[in-house]
Amino acid sequence: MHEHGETGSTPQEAPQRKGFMLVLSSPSGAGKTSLARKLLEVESDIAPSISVTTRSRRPTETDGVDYWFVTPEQFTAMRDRGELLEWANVFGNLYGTPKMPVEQTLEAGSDVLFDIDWQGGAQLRKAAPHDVVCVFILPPSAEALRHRLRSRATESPEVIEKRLAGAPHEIDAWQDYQYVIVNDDFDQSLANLRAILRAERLRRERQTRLPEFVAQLQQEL
Ligand SMILES: Nc1nc2c(ncn2[C@@H]2O[C@H](COP(=O)(O)OP(=O)(O)O)[C@@H](O)[C@H]2O)c(=O)[nH]1
Ligand SMILES: Nc1ncnc2c1ncn2[C@@H]1O[C@H](COP(=O)(O)OP(=O)(O)O)[C@@H](O)[C@H]1O
Repeated sequence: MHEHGETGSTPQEAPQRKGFMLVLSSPSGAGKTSLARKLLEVESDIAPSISVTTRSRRPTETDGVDYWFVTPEQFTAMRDRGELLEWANVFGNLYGTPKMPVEQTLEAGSDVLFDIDWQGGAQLRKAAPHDVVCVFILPPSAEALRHRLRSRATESPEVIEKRLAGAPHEIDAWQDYQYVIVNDDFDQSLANLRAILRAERLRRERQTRLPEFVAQLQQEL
């Protein structure tokens, strides 16, 4: 028999949450985009941050869904108007996070998911140390990373090799991340990511109605 849901006194409103920023970073090809997409499919109350980028669109990508594809001039104008929460040059292209949608989602009590590089992760941690949860995704082996990046075949061989060459440097950031997932089995990695999300949502300081809930509970006892 379940013992919850007892209604001996006035039903109380469930404590509400404060949204946070969940950052996924990894060397290119480790699987963060696939994990991010799937997480958004299976979880609610979390929205993706859609970045602006000057990189060209892949055939598999949709403008306004995967990225906002912009010209370098549009990008610099946004940046100079202070509309970006963070930005970085990654492999010769500019990437940045539009500020307003993130602020609106957080204010509404939902979480925001970021697929950004270590430079972006560092900027967000600096701007809001208590509201950022960083997860670093590693490939299970060098061979797996090479295979994933090459078989995805969304870039030219030169670009793929450039990304592989940059991987050791990108991986250097791993120690600045609170969580690390070695993305070997995809379903296991997804389950781990969901566990992180769930635990972080339960953090005391994110449950904004707890103080009054506890006070009332104590008063009624
Ligand atoms: N700092 C920062 N990095 C970003 C942003 N958007 C994407 N990135 C990162 O830029 C890198 C290249 O992204 P992309 O060209 O989509 O390649 P992929 O992640 O390998 O599929 C990845 O590490 C992304 O996480 C952003 O808004 N800011
Ligand atoms: N756990 C996994 N096992 C095998 N292949 C994977 C796994 N995770 C992702 N992939 C594949 O590896 C390739 C790179 O993944 P992607 O999510 O695009 O990486 P990233 O966004 O980190 O560059 C994709 O083809 C994806 O389907």
